This record gives sequence, structure tokens and C-alpha cells, in this order.
Amino acid sequence: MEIRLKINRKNGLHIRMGAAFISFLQSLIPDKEKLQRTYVIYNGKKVQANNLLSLVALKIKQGDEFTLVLDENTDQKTVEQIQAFFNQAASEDTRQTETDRLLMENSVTLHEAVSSIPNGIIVVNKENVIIYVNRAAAELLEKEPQDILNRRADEVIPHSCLHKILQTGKTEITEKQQINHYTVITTRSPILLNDQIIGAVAIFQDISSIEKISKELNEVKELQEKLNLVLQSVTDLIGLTDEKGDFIFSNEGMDKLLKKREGKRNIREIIGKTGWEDLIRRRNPFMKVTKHKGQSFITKVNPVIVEKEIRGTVATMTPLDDVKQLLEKIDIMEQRTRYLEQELSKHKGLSSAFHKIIGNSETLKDALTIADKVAKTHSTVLITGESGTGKELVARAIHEASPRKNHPFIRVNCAAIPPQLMESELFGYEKGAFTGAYKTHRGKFELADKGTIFLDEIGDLNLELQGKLLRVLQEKEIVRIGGFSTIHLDVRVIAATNRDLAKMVEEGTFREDLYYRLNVVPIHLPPLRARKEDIPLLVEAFRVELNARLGKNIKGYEKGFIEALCNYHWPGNIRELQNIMERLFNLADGDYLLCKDLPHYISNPHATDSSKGQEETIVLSKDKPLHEYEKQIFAYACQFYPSFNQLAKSLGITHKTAASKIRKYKLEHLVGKKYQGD
Ligand SMILES: Nc1ncnc2c1ncn2[C@@H]1O[C@H](COP(=O)(O)OP(=O)(O)OP(=O)(O)O)[C@@H](O)[C@H]1O
Repeated sequence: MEIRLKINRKNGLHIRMGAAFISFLQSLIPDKEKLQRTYVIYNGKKVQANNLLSLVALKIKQGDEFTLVLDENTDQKTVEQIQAFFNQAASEDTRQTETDRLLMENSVTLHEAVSSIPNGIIVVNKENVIIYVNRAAAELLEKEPQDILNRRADEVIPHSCLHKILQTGKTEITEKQQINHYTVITTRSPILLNDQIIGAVAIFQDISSIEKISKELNEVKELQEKLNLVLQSVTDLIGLTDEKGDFIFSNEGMDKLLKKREGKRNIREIIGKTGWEDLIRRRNPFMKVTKHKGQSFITKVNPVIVEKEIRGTVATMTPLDDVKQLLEKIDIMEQRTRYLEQELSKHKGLSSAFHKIIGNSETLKDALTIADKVAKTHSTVLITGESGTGKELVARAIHEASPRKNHPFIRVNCAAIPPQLMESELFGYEKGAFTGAYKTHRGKFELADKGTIFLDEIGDLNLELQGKLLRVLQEKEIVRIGGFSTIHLDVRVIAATNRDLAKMVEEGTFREDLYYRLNVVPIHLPPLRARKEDIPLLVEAFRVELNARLGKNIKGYEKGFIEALCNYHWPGNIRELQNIMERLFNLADGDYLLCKDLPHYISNPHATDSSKGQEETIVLSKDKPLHEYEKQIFAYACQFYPSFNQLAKSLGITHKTAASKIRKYKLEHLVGKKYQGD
């Protein structure tokens, strides 16, 4: 129900009259619920009629009309009493009127001030009922003021503690607290009158925006820290300058390079006066290889241009050595990848027994393909090739890839066993066959039964033994020396030689029939100099193997190292390469094998070795045995020749003697060490 009322008092609806009106209303409408639903509407604003501050803040003037909204069931008598209250003639004296005006002015000003401050304010009376709420507090609580006013604080405000203040009478300042989307700090104070608590006030300070700024500030700080760390940990030298070229930032690397540690340091120190002038004039980045303190850098200086003005520069310097090292590493990685790819493709085709034979050259692959095929059969194989080309390795692989792999592989070095012992070595003897034959001795053929016998250096077998061997190969049986019974054997024969058997047949030093018996499946292993593409692969495989065997961690090779190895002619073939690698591993101090550690005749193949042809002094001593002199002579001479053959020729002895002496004195590792080609 709405009734229209008019203010007759001189100072309008002033504070004293407002208070009188509210007190009058409270006596007329004792039902609190109903009272709360009583509103005053004036100038488009609607406020609760029993809220003095809101009522006075409407500033209703003398003669103005306003609407009073009452409960629908309000009786006529109450309506009339209200109308009578406002129709009373104004009977104020001038002093009272002046007091009311001052009061009015004061309270309205106070109301305006309080409602417009950004902090939220809520006031409760001593019953903890909210009697005032400003705009900011209503916004914080995300409610309309009329939904807050006249309600208990603990119903409206989450975690309200105003009731405690009413009890204790003590001011409290809370820590940060969350009200809806806002972060606030709340101050709660009691309102005292004559030492009595008549209410309490809560002031909410919204610190959400400060929180946000501080979070952003922290993020910026963190980012700055991270950036700083990145700039400090890169190997490049980095600096920022202002528009005059003076450094405003430099990382540790750049700091070290700049002459002055403190004070003004200028980019001209790095790119020179002309470099700087050029950059300013053309506004193009400076990019050159510059040298400082004996070190070369790829130096880049980019101008920072903002609105067509140079505001500064960014300088980066990359040490050239780092780039070089990187390129070398890439080179090594490429080589390694190629090696692995090749190994993989090679291994796809061959049995696993051949996997440890390194090399991807066509000639080697052809030989290995034959070896792999023949491995599955029982045929006799003749492997030819220079010393150190891998004949024994291939023979073992054939055995491993054959159905005989679970039976013995017996190697006989025909050059190392004296001819008079060879027969008993090969075929064995019976007890008492000759003086000293105290018990029956099984020969190598017998030991190799069901397996493989590898007759190395077959070219060194004398003609008599060649005949005996031929018989065994034909009959597939042996008779031990001094024995009568034949022993049937199942032995696969693989023979090898570095000599030209066909030529020996022509010369009459090797039996033709035996030659054809052995040469059923010929396999020729090419010398290393004829398959240089295998050198990088072999070197890499030896690096891996030696690292594991010697407990080292050699990572690669200096630039030019592999080239030097490829340029050498390897008279001792793979064995020689293997030995040199092992020697270099023992010499290496760092992570890489260096060219300077290579033997002189490899790193510098065209230089003449002054030692060659020089006479070595042999010091005679009255009690030195002859064999010591012999050893010294062989140790010296064998270094200059790539093979036993050439060594033998130069010393005027037979190939066999040369070979047996070298083996006797264990000088194999010296053969060809100082050989420089013919
Ligand atoms: N292709 C290869 N891959 C890896 N290692 C190899 C290869 N060829 C040879 N070798 C190694 O080189 C060394 C010499 O090889 P091997 O003894 O098989 O040669 P050989 O031709 O039988 O020599 P000789 O005629 O002097 O007896 C061995 O240590 C062997 O493992």
C-alpha cells in the first residue's frame, strides 16, 4: 500500500525529525518483518523507512512530497496516524531550526563521504543487526544495500566476526581474507558511547588489485631472473647497449672480454669506431669475424630501432673455436652414422658370425658373400691375401657360420712349426713311435674331428708334407706315426696363404694336385690400400673396441686425422692399423686422437725419413750371446719392410727363415713401422 505524504517542516526531513519518524513507526508497527518492508520513495530512490542515515540522505525539502510504502494489510488507523504525524504544524523555534539544519548538513556530508570511499563499511548495532552499509561494501558482498540492511551480520557476511567485537570491545585487524572474488583486509572496531558498546563497524580494504600487481611483479622478477640465468649460461658473449653504444647489460663472457670491468664500456671496443659509425649511418646489422685477445669470434651487432630511432643495440659474439668444434663433432657424428648404416645394411645380408668383420667396400663384401655361402657347405676353402688382411678372421667366421660351429676350430701355423715336427703335429704319433714318444699323441687333424682345421701359411709347407696332406684330404683318414690302423675323420679344411700359390706351382715349389684340392672355393681378401673406404669404418670400430678394452673414453679424432690414415698405403694392412690405433690410445691425453701423435711416416708421408738407410750401431760385447745380436738386427731391419718376403730378400734369407725369426723374437709389431713405400 502506498500513501503520499508532504513535509511541512522548515528544514525538510531533517535528522531529528527522521529519528522521531522512525521511533513513531516502530511504535506503530511492532512487527519487525513488516517494518523492514516499509519504504520511502523519493526522487526515484527507494530506501528503508527505518534506516535513519538513508532516510536523511534523501534530503527531502520543506513542501516536497514523498511516497511511503506500507504492508498491504496496514489498517486505516495506522495510515491516518502517520498522515497526522506529518500534518502537524511546524512549531519549531528559530534556534531549534538552526540546530536541525546544522545536524542535517553534518550527517548528509558524513553520509556522502562515507558512501563514496572505496573501502567497504558495514555498521551493526548492539544486536549485531546491520544498520549501515556503503556502496563499496554492498559491491564486495555482491548484494543490493536493502538486502543487507537490518539483517544480522553473521547471516550476510561470510565469516563475520562482528559479534565478537560487540562482546570484547576490542579492535581487530584480520589477515588477508577472501570475500567472493575480492581479497580484503578487514578492520573491525567497537562503537562506544559513554563507555558502553552500542555497535561495531567493519571496514573492508579491497587489496585484490594490489595482489594482482604484486603477483605480476613477482612474475616479472622471476622472468628476469630466468632470462639472466639463460644469458649467463650460454657460451655466446651477449650485451645490450644504449643508443650511444654504452653497455647497459653484459653477460659474464662479455664482461671478461671488455677491457674495463666497471664504469662506461662501449661497443666500439668490439666493433671499432668505423663499425659503429657504419651501423649508425646505414642501420644495418654489423656482422664480421673479429679478433680479441687472440681469439676469433663471429660478432653480430643488431640495432634496436623504435619509431625509426636507434634506441640501442644487441651484441652477440660466438667463439669461432666453438663453431669449429661443433662442425668437427657433426663431421664425426656423420661418419659414425654412415658407419652404423653401412654396418646395418651389411649385416642384413650376412650371417651373424661375419658381423665382426668390418668393412663395406665392394671387394670385401664380395669375398664375405662367398665365405657366407660356402660356410653352409663342407667344401675346402683357400683364403688368399696379404698378411694382416683378415684371413684368420674370415676362416673363423666361416667355421662359426657353419654346421660345425659347436665342434673345434684348430689353427695350425705351417710356417711356425719346424718341418721335422710338422707331420707329428698334424697327424699325431703312437706311443714308442720314436725316442721320446712316451705316450700316444693326437694330431691336429684328430683334434679337429667334426670341426674345422685352419692351415695358415700353407705355402710354407714342404713338398713331402704337401704329399701327406694331399692323401689325408683325399682319403679323409689318417694313420698316426708309428701306427697301423687308419682313423676316419670328418674335418673341414680351410687353408690360407699370403703367397702366390699358382706361381709356386709353376716354379715347382707347390704341388699342383694339392693346389687344386685346396682351391675348391678361393676367397681373396683385398689389401687395405685397395679398399680405403673401409678405413674410417675400421678406425671407428677400433675406437669403440679400444675404449671398452682399455677403459678409455676417446670421443673422436682431430680434423685431418682420418684423411692422414686414408692417405697411407698400409703395408701391414688391418693388423698394422689396429696396432697404430692401440698405440695412439695409449698416447692420447685428451678426448680426441690427434694428428701429431700419428707416426711421422703416416702424418707426413712425403717427407723422407732420415732414419731409413742409416746404419744402426751394434755394440759388441764379449759376453753377449749371438742370438741377442740377431734379434737386434731383425728388430732394426723389419721396420723398413712391409712383408716378410721383402725383408727376407733384403737380408738374403728365405721367407720362411725371416718369418720364423720375427716370430721367435716376437717382433711382429715392428714389421713395416718405418716403411715408406717403394
Ligand atoms: N675386416 C676386419 N675387421 C675387423 N678386424 C679385422 C678385419 N680384418 C682383420 N682384422 C683384424 O686384424 C688383425 C689381423 O687379422 P688376421 O690375423 O685375420 O689377418 P691374416 O690375414 O690372417 O694375417 P696373417 O697372414 O699375418 O696371419 C686381427 O686382429 C683381426 O681381428
